[in-house]
Amino acid sequence: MSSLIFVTGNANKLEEVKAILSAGNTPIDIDSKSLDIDEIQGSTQEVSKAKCKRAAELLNGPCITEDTALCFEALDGLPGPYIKYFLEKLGHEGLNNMLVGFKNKKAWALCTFAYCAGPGSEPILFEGRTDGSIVPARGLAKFGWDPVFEPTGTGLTYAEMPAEQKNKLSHRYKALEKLRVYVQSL
Ligand SMILES: O=c1nc[nH]c2c1ncn2[C@H]1C[C@H](O)[C@@H](COP(=O)(O)OP(=O)(O)OP(=O)(O)O)O1
Ligand SMILES: [Mg+2]
Repeated sequence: MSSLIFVTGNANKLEEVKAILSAGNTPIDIDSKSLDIDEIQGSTQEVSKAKCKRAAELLNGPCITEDTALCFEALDGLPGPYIKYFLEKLGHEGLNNMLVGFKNKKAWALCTFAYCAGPGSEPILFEGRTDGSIVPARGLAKFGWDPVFEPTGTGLTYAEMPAEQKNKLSHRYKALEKLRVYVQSL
């Protein structure tokens, strides 16, 4: 199989996924479908599986979905899969303010791709994690929380990096590498 339908409502995700996959030596073709699927509460794995199952039902065929969590160490991994709502309500400054009472600003970005073979099939998950810390916003505010996440050892926020740099060390890149291996074996 060389072509996959990626169900997402997020154009920035889609752009990165296409860039990462086309930079690899075994390109995988991505068709996209913009559907906004309800997301349940639960662990990142539960949220991902439920979303991909639903997407495969709606498409009546195989598909992939992706969920991104941003986990604060001081908060035992929260906001995690709920980062979208925290970002919408609090903004970059509010995310920093959540950690005002803590010395520990460490965080990790977690990407979970899910592949579902079709309605009724159990989705398979592929996770990628990048460690870093939460910092006051720096760089272009183009994509989500990119300006407040600084991957360890880079001195730059995701938002300050050229796309090629982010796409070589990101949570999304690491998860896609695993998905790529799996898809090639199909
Ligand atoms: O690399 C990233 N750099 C910065 N921000 C990011 C990144 N990746 C996701 N994000 C944001 C988008 C959303 O505010 C939340 C994840 O929520 P999440 O449900 O996975 O994404 P979404 O609802 O926008 O798209 P989808 O239709 O694929 O579920 O973190
Ligand atoms: Mg979503």
